[in-house]
Amino acid sequence: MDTRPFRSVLYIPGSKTRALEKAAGLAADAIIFDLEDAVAVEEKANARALLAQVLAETDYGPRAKLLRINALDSDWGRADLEALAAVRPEAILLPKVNSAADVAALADLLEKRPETAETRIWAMMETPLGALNALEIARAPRMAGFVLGTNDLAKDMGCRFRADRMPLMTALQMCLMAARVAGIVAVDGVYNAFKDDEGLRAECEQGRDMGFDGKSLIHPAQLDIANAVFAPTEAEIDLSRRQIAAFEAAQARGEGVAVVDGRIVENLHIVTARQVLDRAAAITAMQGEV
Ligand SMILES: CC(C)(COP(=O)(O)OP(=O)(O)OC[C@H]1O[C@@H](n2cnc3c(N)ncnc32)[C@H](O)[C@@H]1OP(=O)(O)O)[C@@H](O)C(=O)NCCC(=O)NCCSC(=O)C[C@H](O)C(=O)O
Ligand SMILES: [Mg+2]
Repeated sequence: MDTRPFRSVLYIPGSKTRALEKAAGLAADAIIFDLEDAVAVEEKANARALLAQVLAETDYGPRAKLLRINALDSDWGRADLEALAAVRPEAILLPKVNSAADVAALADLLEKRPETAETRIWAMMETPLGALNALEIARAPRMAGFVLGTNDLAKDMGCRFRADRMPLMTALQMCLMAARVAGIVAVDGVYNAFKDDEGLRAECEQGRDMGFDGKSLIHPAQLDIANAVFAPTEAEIDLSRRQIAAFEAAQARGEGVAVVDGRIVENLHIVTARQVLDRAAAITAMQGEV
């Protein structure tokens, strides 16, 4: 699994020059350069050309860079790939993935060009069929991550938006479990009301508690909240260190269980504690580079 942080994954419409420029200085862990739903049909060709130029010329630092193309069976998907292969994209984000065959079709196209030999695939998980096929998709060739598309998912399911996201919960959890089985990144869907900080924080906390690595975002004003919520807190880091120290001391005494703050600590808790410290270190490393 990618060890970089994915707390904040910001969509930028490929047609917006100012937003593309601005993103190089924003505190996003990852950027989605979008040619799909954020770009109007009449702007598709211009956005493709603009993005090819911007990606060739701009240094986005250590941020992960995901390029969301249009679906391969749309009027634009293949041309997107054709025009952007030259920038050697680190990852293509494929929308509306329904099955492993969709991923395999893209992998075959990437295979054919030396420029995309290293390009990984991320899948938008945003259809009911995609959610039902989440495991085969997660295990498909070149797969590196899922981004949940909760707007499309709600549309296709005919469900309502609710603050607790109960109607989407089964699909979210199926995708998350598949990502964990396959060892790939899982990023939660967007929060549309980009001026509602309280609602965003609540949804980030829900996604974090469920196990998502981060949140996809639509506006720079959402970055700080996602970065804060998906980072381990000082208290979690301190507890992880104390758990590891106490467990090592217990092992040195020939015991397999330690007690910290009145709770047992076993081998499995140490796995989690090390993950917390690794995540904190990855965030610090990222912050040092931007
Ligand atoms: C939502 C917006 C349309 C708001 O745009 P605007 O009114 O221009 O915002 P501001 O005036 O507040 O912008 C302030 C400055 O920030 C820059 N900006 C705005 N958005 C971004 C961005 N996403 N990335 C980088 N920079 C951004 C502006 O240029 C201003 O800069 P400055 O001039 O220096 O002040 C707009 O935010 C927007 O278009 N957001 C993205 C929408 C989008 O990507 N939608 C598609 C993805 S959601 C989706 O499809 C998920 C999934 O598929 C699903 O199904 O759920
Ligand atoms: Mg969508």
